[in-house]
Amino acid sequence: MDEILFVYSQINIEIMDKIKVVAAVIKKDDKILCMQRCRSRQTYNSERWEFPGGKIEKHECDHEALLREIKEEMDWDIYVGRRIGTVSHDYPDISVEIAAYLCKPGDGEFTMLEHLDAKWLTANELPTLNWADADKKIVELIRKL
Ligand SMILES: Nc1nc2c([nH]c(=O)n2[C@H]2C[C@H](O)[C@@H](COP(=O)(O)OP(=O)(O)OP(=O)(O)O)O2)c(=O)[nH]1
Repeated sequence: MDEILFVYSQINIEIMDKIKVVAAVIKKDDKILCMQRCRSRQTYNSERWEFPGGKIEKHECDHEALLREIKEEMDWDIYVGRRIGTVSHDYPDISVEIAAYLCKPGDGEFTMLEHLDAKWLTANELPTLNWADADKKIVELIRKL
């Protein structure tokens, strides 16, 4: 029975649509902006740390999606630079593919409209936070830059 359930869960993961997400690694001097997600029903990501961003909408390119998400979540304008890399992760109910971009802050300050907390940390300090599982892979990419 356990074997049948295991095979079924593997098939389930393979047929799950990959949700395409963009994330902004916003760097000011040597510090990177880290944001804490709110408490949520997705317990595995509840109050975990992430890079701001979100799902890419139909007919949007990564760049447009990033600018829109940061405006919506933080009422902030950023400059989007080069892509650091793309990571994939299978959560229990969804599968995500996250493209992470190196970004610079625009003028002014951000407002925390959808997050619990924010911290500016150096690349070496990043592993001290409780990151969303997918983001642990992004943190590794950043530490290799
Ligand atoms: N924005 C963002 N989402 C992430 C990261 N890491 C990670 O696993 N995710 C997951 C959480 C969500 O299941 C999914 C999409 O993120 P989201 O909930 O921020 O996207 P969104 O603002 O478009 O979502 P919605 O609430 O409008 O539906 O990606 C990350 O670093 N940034």
